[in-house]
Amino acid sequence: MGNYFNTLSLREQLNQLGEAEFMDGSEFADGVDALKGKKIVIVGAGAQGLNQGLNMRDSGLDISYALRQVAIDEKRASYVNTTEAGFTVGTYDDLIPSADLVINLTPDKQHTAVVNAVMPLMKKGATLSYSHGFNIVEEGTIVREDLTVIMVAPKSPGSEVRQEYLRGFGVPTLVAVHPENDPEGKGWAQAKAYAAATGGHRAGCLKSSFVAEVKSDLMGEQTILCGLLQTGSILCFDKMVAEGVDAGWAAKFIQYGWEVITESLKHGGVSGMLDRLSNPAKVKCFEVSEELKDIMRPLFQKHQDDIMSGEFSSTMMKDWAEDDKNLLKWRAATGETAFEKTAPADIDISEQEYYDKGLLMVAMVRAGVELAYETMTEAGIQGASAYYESLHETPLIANTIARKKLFEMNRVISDTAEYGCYLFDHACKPLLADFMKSVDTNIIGKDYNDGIDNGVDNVTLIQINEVLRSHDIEYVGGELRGAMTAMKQIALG
Ligand SMILES: NC(=O)C1=CN([C@@H]2O[C@H](COP(=O)(O)OP(=O)(O)OC[C@H]3O[C@@H](n4cnc5c(N)ncnc54)[C@H](OP(=O)(O)O)[C@@H]3O)[C@@H](O)[C@H]2O)C=CC1
Ligand SMILES: CC[C@](O)(C(C)=O)C(=O)O
Ligand SMILES: [Mg+2]
Ligand SMILES: [Mg+2]
Repeated sequence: MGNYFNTLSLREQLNQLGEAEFMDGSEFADGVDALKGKKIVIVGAGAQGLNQGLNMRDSGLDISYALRQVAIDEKRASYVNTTEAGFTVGTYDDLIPSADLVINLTPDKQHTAVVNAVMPLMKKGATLSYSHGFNIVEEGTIVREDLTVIMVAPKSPGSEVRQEYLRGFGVPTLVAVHPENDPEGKGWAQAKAYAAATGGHRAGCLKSSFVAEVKSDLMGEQTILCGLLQTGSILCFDKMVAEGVDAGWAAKFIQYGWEVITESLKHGGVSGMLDRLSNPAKVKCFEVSEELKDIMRPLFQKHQDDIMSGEFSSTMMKDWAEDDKNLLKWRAATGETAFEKTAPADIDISEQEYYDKGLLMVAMVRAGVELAYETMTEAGIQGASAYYESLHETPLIANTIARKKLFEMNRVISDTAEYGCYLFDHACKPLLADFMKSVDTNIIGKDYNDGIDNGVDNVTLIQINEVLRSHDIEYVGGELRGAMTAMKQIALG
């Protein structure tokens, strides 16, 4: 075993990185048929395991859960949640031998052990599935030749996989078949049926590869999706409090602010989000976000480079070998930040106030989304994939912060994402230190429009609108959102 990506020729690396073909709705005409009546066993009932299983059962599939004996004996959350939801639950020995499809939804760190335990029990010709390709791409696991290996990777936290399905929509999903493991040629049919069962086809699915999924997923989660939302939350909160804004008000503003401002991002792209600002505020936000992009670009590039080379995965795997020493230390430190420890005030903040008093947050979102998109596509990831992994998923992560701040985000995302989030945060906060010193509360905490003339220079505004609207992410996003006919507004606050 070794890094699979690094064993490929450059040509093959680029081929696999560039795989992301948008799947037309007609590709899902057969719905879940390819898996109807098949025995599907999910290993692990955490963020993805439980929520995917609930969707798939509601879509008419036969789902049961294989848990560790110890989880059953100790009646752990996985056992309680699955049995209370009425699923059949058993041990590997009880359930794996008769499974047609085994879905591995345990943490990435456990994949080698889980696959080694499950594989000998799987019947000839069965299928093994993942929702993230780390084990195959970064660890180079080789799966038994008779087994089909597929991936259905929701570009969303598990909690939102369920919430969006219940709203009649879904989350964008990358599907793939491992080229080394498709002995019967049934991989794509099964992967499509599985994606349809989770509701993913209603939001948009890409025919992709394990390699493209891993190299984009790691990048999105470390930078815009989790890393920058963590850094932004801490810095904006500390700034407001240092400048005399009430701490309870500031805690509420940050906790719910990301969710409110990114709802317009999800529906109307970066331009749609900035259109929610007054004209002078938009001009200011543009300038601030350009400055942020210049400061943070090298950090985004470093993360992508380390992901591509395998440096990131080997660093994280060293931490796995040391019982997650750093992950646990960094998780505890996050819990001690003033933002996490301050209770949100029981006051009303109107939807428009979040834009008018949160100009810096809007600027951070624009800078982070565009930088993540630019860095991914420069590295060979297709635009559609980069869009799902940055712009569309940011609001879904923001939903988790609105529930219970950074604690909830870091609880729901994978351990892999959490580790990368802290790495980015620790590098980004010092990088933004001087910038934050230059910031005034008129761009975070106070209404930017208070006491200013509402006039702007015509030419400047036209040029800014042109720059925003002509970014590649806006073209790609416009097309992808065109296919999201079932997308719903969420209830805010
Ligand atoms: N979190 C997310 O939203 C997303 C995750 N993914 C991917 O989905 C996969 C699952 O991640 P996630 O849902 O976060 O995982 P979780 O951490 O939520 O998974 C917890 C579950 O895994 C079980 N588990 C842990 N260790 C083992 C083990 N050694 N053997 C068997 N079962 C074990 C736990 O069992 P027990 O109850 O016994 O403790 C529990 O049921 C990962 O590949 C991840 O990258 C992809 C997209 C988003
Ligand atoms: C953003 C983090 C994620 O990749 C996800 C929810 O999509 C994860 O690994 O949890
Ligand atoms: Mg992801
Ligand atoms: Mg991930």
